[in-house]
Amino acid sequence: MIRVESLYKSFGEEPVLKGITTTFEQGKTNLIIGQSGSGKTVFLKCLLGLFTPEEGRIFFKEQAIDEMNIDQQRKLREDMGMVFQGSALFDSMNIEENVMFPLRMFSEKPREEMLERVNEVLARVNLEGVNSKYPSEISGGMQKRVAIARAIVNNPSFLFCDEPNSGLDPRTAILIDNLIQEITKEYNITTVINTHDMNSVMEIGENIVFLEKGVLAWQGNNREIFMTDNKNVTNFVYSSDLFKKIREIQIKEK
Ligand SMILES: Nc1ncnc2c1ncn2[C@@H]1O[C@H](COP(=O)(O)OP(=O)(O)OP(=O)(O)O)[C@@H](O)[C@H]1O
Repeated sequence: MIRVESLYKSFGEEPVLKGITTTFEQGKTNLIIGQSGSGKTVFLKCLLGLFTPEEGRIFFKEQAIDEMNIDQQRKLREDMGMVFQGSALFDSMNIEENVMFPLRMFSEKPREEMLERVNEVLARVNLEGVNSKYPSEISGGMQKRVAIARAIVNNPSFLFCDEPNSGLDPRTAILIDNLIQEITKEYNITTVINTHDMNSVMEIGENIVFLEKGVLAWQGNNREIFMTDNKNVTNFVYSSDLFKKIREIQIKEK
């Protein structure tokens, strides 16, 4: 579980996060959604420790980051997996080396042991036998699977995904969403996903945090999001062409 208390972050005079308080639950796919510029990436970067908030606190398993010593912070880093937008694989490394990278960063295990773990996670994302291929030799969907394998190789308690669906066709996007959700349940991970894909909201929105100009304007799940009276949320939901058409049909039928 991750608990966030009154988080404030600004750049110069510009306040970006204006007092966010929320909880991301363990074993669930927690989504951060909102219009472009609402502060989703800044929020995710605060959770990852890439930005330091001016005010507020973030608790990982009930321990505040600002109370952790260097050793505890290092352990927390090891306990975090990250799927970057566009996969961010290392082009000059083959798939095996890419997935092994976080293991080498945090452990001094013998290579055979690391390889065993690499093969285990590659099998989990249905990518056996691609070890010696390079990122440019596999499809975008496969690259995402490799990115997921790399993110879970250290068996993390926390998984962060920045727009994991970007650049994928709708069918592959749903497969990736489902894979992330399955892994979240299987390993009981606290997963936080930054997205503006309404299909993801529908498919895996177990706990959705809606940001509006740096404020947490609404929180709920993928059933509740269609019932809310919050106008900003409704505008966001029906901003996608598909949902706009469904909405028009619903209104006509009333
Ligand atoms: N490093 C930075 N320095 C200054 N301003 C920043 C920085 N990072 C983000 N901002 C500002 O913070 C605001 C929120 O940006 P953020 O990237 O979090 O939005 P977002 O909701 O993730 O948008 P998108 O969906 O387009 O990625 C924007 O006004 C942006 O210009």
